[in-house]
Amino acid sequence: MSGPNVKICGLKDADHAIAAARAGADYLGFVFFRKSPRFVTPEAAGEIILDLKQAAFDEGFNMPRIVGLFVDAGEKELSEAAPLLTHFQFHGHESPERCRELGEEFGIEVIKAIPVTDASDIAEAKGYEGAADILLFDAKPPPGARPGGNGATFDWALLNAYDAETPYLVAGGLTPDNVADAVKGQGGRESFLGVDVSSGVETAPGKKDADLIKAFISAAKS
Ligand SMILES: O=C(O)c1ccccc1N[C@@H]1O[C@H](COP(=O)(O)O)[C@@H](O)[C@H]1O
Repeated sequence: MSGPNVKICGLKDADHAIAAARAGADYLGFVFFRKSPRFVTPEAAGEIILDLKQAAFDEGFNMPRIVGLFVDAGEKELSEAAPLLTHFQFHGHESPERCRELGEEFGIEVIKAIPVTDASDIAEAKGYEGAADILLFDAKPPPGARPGGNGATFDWALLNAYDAETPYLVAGGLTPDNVADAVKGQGGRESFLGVDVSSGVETAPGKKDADLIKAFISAAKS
């Protein structure tokens, strides 16, 4: 399936992971942040991934890349999940140096979340050039809120000022209804890699919905 890449994040069971991959998701995310309603253990994620690989083999769909989401995680936490993953996604205070170090140490690509409220956040993202493989622009959460997965959007037009080369994903409050506009807003920019969603394909925090997942992927890629 062509069009921008789609990442479906916060999966907690095999049925939704398989539905997402079957519908053409390019990346699937597992949340290893304990305070999230989408938290899964590495053991649970491993079982889901085994089922997913079996379904991909049986049905002949592409196996998506597997992303593990962390917030200021230590080495132990990362090493428990790393064997399952193609990508780390960092939502904490990981510096460019830390992203580079961890990517090299584990041999895993790094996605760094950049919380956005204004143009200065887009400018700061340039500090991750060469340190993160992918940037993920997400709405900056209000003080005290979870560091992501809040269903909040930011002004996508701010990304017009992004002129670095690191490929980026747009995230934050995307839904099947607004994702086509978010894609259109990127104007075919070369560094635009795709879109990422979690709460916009749920019926309640942590409860994914297969129909919403399918509708999101179809709207993003059409
Ligand atoms: O999903 C979570 O609970 C979460 C927790 C901590 C950091 C990030 C989290 N989610 C990620 O945030 C973005 C945007 O999510 P949404 O679509 O607005 O719900 C996405 O990458 C989520 O995976």
